[in-house]
Amino acid sequence: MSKVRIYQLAKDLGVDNKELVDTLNELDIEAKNHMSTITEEEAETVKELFVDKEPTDEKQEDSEQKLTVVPPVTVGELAEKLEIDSTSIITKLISKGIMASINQNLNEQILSDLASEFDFVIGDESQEDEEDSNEEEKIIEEILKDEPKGDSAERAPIVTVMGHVDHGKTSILDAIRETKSLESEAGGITQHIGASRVVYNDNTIVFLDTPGHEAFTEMRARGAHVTDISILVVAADDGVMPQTVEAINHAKSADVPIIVAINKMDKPEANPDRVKQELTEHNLVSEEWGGDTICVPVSAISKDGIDELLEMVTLVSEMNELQAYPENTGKGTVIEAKLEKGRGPVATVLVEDGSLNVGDAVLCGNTFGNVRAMVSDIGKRINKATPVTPVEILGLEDIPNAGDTFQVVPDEKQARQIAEQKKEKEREEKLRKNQAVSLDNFFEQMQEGEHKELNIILKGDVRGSVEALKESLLKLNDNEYGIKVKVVHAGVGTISESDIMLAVASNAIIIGFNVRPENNAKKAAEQENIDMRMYRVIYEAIEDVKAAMSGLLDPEYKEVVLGQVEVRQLFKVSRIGTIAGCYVTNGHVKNDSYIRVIRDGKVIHEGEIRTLKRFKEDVKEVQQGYECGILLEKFNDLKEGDIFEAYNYEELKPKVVE
Ligand SMILES: Nc1nc2c(ncn2[C@@H]2O[C@H](COP(=O)(O)OP(=O)(O)OP(=O)(O)O)[C@@H](O)[C@H]2O)c(=O)[nH]1
Repeated sequence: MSKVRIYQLAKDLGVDNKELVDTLNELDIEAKNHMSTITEEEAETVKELFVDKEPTDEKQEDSEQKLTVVPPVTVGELAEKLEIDSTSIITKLISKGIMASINQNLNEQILSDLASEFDFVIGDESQEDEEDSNEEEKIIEEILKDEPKGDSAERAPIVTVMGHVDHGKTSILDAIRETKSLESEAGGITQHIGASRVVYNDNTIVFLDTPGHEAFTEMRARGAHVTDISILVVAADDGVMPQTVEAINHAKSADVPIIVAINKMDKPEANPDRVKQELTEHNLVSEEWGGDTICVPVSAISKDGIDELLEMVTLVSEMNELQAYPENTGKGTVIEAKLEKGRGPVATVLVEDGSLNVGDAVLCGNTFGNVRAMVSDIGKRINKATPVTPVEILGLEDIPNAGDTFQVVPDEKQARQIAEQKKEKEREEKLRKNQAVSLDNFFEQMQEGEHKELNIILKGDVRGSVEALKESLLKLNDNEYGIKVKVVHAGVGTISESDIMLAVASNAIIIGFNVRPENNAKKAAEQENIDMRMYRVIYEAIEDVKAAMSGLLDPEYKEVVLGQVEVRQLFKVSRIGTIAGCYVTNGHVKNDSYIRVIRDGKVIHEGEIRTLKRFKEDVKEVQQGYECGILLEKFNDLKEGDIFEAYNYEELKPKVVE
């Protein structure tokens, strides 16, 4: 006889999982939790019981006198509006089975549930407001209109150095700066302001000072396309390593040309041919081997090859015909920003087009100001910065973010107005539109014409499985929906923050196979709304992606991690098994949680808890900071230091039973 999952039945009946499990237990039908199954016959019995219990909900709302809340709104904003503490909203939501943070956007269904609890009505923006804001938008558009003025001129390329740790990124940057920096010519001393200029054969090249694809992608994630060329450093004695591959994929996903610097050529064990061979596996075929990837052997120590490297940078830059309009009003990107004692907010910006002058009013990300002073990368006070000049600017009201754009506007008053409106608009847009793609919303967004391509970042425990999964995913390209599946990056190892940034920058989802995200990656994914899915079976991952493409993915349930538990001691008890003496390091664990056993970042088992004890007592739940004993269902192969990740399934759009 076929079986029925309890959560499915609960959904069909419109009751919550716990209520159904309790009822089943009252009826003596064994049901451990909502993931358990029962027979169809048992399901029928329960159905009959619930048919008469349907809640009738006919509340008449008196909308007069009540506070009106206009969506989109977050938990925090709602609390502020209602003048109550946000924890009371969060607690209410938890009681309804919704885990929400203070920054969580409340969808209309949840909002309408809360409306009856907290006595407010949901309003609509009035027509009038809309017309007003349309008018304002037109004015902003007019001000920000980007019409080139005067003649165009060639501009310097902006270069980022990337590569695996210790392959010599910083050494190469230093070698370049030492020999070619502007300071000798201009009599200044190089300041580390985030970017620096060097001159090679009368050509200026701008280098971003922070090497690495992480910084590059973080800026991209904020919408900045601030790199024209990337130098990929690969140590000749070490070859292509995991972060080399990451860097390649980060650069490719941004469409930035790559020049390979094969470094440490002075070392006796240097083997440039091996490097070239390994690069071919990532579709970078060197020119000598018939491809179009420029590879330059260099040594940051002896400085051999540095000139050739710069020569190649200027060649690639010429080929790309980088242009700017010096007579335009200035615009560009913020490279870094900080608050300095006595100087106020200081931002290093890269003037990419037009000119920036002392006294200009600027709009900079969500802040604004009047440029009070400018200092160049060689520590000189300057009054005018043309493309492409890195300058520190003083005079902003607040600290912008790296990756924000800046733009000169007619006056400070307008700058303030626009900054405020931009802030509001961005906030609304972020809330209104779930910007990040997810398997749940992919089909919907695709139908709205937003996506024809599903970008995926793939991380796995071993190379073999990553390759297998990648291949299977790419096979989905022959589908009847006309959707392209693109694996933006595939790599071995845990999911890191830089994977999340790449997902933001390339609008990708992340699939983890037998790996878990690092803690900071988990936080970043939550903040950025990135869909991360973990699998232990390739087939399931493929099925989910397929289902998402056809719009058949069941979006009703999602996994919710409850907490982490560290195994500190093991007690082998004959005929029972291995009891793990544990400590809850984070969150909490419940006796009906599912447990994922993680060892060295890899998932080695997934299953249920048989017993959860505090001292000798069976308990339902143990909170962070407490010890407990856990016996897993049918799994005893534990080691001290293993991490248990406790999780459950939660309804995404839970039905609220009053
Ligand atoms: N022999 C030799 N050693 C080099 C060369 N370039 C760098 N190194 C050495 O390699 C080590 C790492 O160099 P870094 O420049 O710090 O490497 P990196 O890629 O910037 O490293 P992270 O910033 O940690 O990612 C240092 O000990 C350098 O002295 C080179 O051309 N030849």
